[in-house]
Parts: sequence; structure tokens; C-alpha cells
Amino acid sequence: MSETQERSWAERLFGGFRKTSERLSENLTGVVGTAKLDDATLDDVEDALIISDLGPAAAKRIRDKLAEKRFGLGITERELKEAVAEEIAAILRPVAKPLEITAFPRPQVILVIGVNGSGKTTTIAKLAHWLTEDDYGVMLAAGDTFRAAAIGQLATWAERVGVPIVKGPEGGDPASIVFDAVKEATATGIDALVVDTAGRLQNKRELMEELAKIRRVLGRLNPEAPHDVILVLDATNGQNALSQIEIFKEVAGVTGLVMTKLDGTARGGVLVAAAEQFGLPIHAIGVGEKLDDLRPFDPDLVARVIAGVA
Ligand SMILES: Nc1nc2c(ncn2[C@@H]2O[C@H](COP(=O)(O)OP(=O)(O)OP(=O)(O)O)[C@@H](O)[C@H]2O)c(=O)[nH]1
Repeated sequence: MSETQERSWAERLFGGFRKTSERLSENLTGVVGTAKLDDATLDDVEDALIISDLGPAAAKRIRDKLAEKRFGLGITERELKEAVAEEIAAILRPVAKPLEITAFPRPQVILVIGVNGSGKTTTIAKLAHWLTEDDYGVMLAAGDTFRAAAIGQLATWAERVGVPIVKGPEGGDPASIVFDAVKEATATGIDALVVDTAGRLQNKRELMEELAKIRRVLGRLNPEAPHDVILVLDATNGQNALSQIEIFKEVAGVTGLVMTKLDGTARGGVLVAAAEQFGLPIHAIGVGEKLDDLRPFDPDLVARVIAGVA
């Protein structure tokens, strides 16, 4: 990315996160009472972090770190926000891992999972666009055969992005579509096969069986596949996103996360709660509906945006 592109991305990220940023920033405003970091201020900081969706564990960790480094020392509001940003970054850095295409033999099989409406289909399209821009050969597989609309939507995106798609009829067997897709991707030298899956969390057992079958079939073609199981989460769900991680981890063996819809929600702090609670890699974040609105997860920039000091 050029410097201008970097700058415009930072501005867009800040614009997207504006509500989250304002929320924590407002909650932190006025907490510096005696101009020294004392217990009362630390309590207020911890409360501000919790009500900003960062979760109790991350809030406690940030409080303890602030106390350890600065207790009894003079601090301005700006310095407090800077210090909070630094501690948020320390939580986010270990989980920031861009998706890498390294599978050998190709293709790298990327299962994308998530509840309906989480932004799964749009994220697949954005991911395909992103990988295509990086000169990888990409193919999509319409493994969500539960709804005809899902297949149609994915096909429309495939056309828009300019990548091939393997699909079957509504109600078809997802595992057989994935099987065909891997064979075709292998034959045509595709680097990354991105597989859409059904997001029926309301029927956990069926979903688990469906994903297990996809895994079995994939395993026959390549024991390493699927290489990635990416869970797409909607940030507007706030704390609910955390329970989705819990369930999908159990059902599908999640290897990484993408958080979408960070634009227009004040609940972006949930990213920090997810990082603290699960430690799963965060590959990217979505801050809009356009194809280039999926970006790598930059922990320092995101931390500064969340704390309102970007
Ligand atoms: N503002 C915003 N909207 C998004 C983002 N990602 C997806 N959306 C929108 O969210 C809605 C749902 O996205 P889909 O990609 O269709 O979600 P899905 O999880 O595949 O849902 P189903 O198609 O119902 O299974 C669409 O209107 C998208 O345009 C994002 O990062 N920001």
C-alpha cells in the first residue's frame, strides 16, 4: 500500500469505528479526578472498559497494567487514553495474523462459517477480491445449500469479483459440492478455495454433522484440508458474538476470526474481549459493504481508534 492509501485507510477505519471510539472515549472522559492515578480512577477506567464491551477480563488486565506502571503518578486525560490504547494493543498484537496462503499442495481450503446475516457471504466475496488482488487464483464453493438465495448470492459475487464458482442445487449435499470443488481447483491450479457453509446454529447437531462430513470428504483428498476454518462475526452483536465463538469452536474447530460491521456500531470493543477470552487469530476486519472494505487487522491502529486517540 502506498502512503496515501495507508492514510486513507486509517481515516476510513477511524470513520468506521467512530461510534466505538466515541463510546470509550466518552466513558473515559472525566475519570481523572485528582490528576493522579488512584484507586477511584482505576475503578472508573475498569467500569468504562466493561461498559464499552471490552469484557471484564480485558478490563481487569488493563486496569492492573495501568496500576503496575503508573499508580500514584500524575496523569492527564490524554495520557490516560494513550495508556489505555497501549494496553489494548498489547492484548490485540498476539492475535493479529493475516491469512496466509501457504498450502502445499494447493489449493488451500478455507471454510467460512458463521450464523446467517453475520456478513459471511459478503466476507467471502471481499476475501476473494483481496486474494485476487494479491495474484492468487481463487475459487468459491457454494456449500450453503440450505437456501437457494445463498447459492444465488454467492454466484453473483463470484461474477462480480471475477472468480469461478462450484455450486449445486438447493438442498444438495454440501460435502459433495466441496469434493467437486477441490477436484476442479486442483485440476485448474487454484491457490485458494473459499467454501461457504450453512450457518444453522439453531440446529447444532445437524450443523456439526454437516461440517464433520465436509471434513471427512476433504480429508480423503488432502489430509491437511481444511487448512483454515474462519468464523465470521457481526460486531453489532456485541457480547453475543462471544457466545458464538464458544459454540462454533466446539462445533467446527475454528482457526481464525473475521469481525464484520465494525462501521456504524459502538460495540467494536468486543474485538478486545474476543482476543482476551479466546486468543484466536483475527485475520481481518470488515468496515463496510464494498469489496475493499475488508482489511488486515492492524492491532496498534485499531487500539488507538478504540481508545479515541487515533
Ligand atoms: N455495514 C456493513 N455491512 C456489512 C458488512 N459486511 C456485511 N454487511 C452487510 O450485512 C448484510 C448480511 O451480509 P451477508 O454477507 O449476506 O450475510 P450472511 O452471513 O452471508 O447472511 P445470509 O446470506 O443471510 O446467510 C448484507 O446487507 C451486507 O451488505 C460490513 O462490514 N459493514
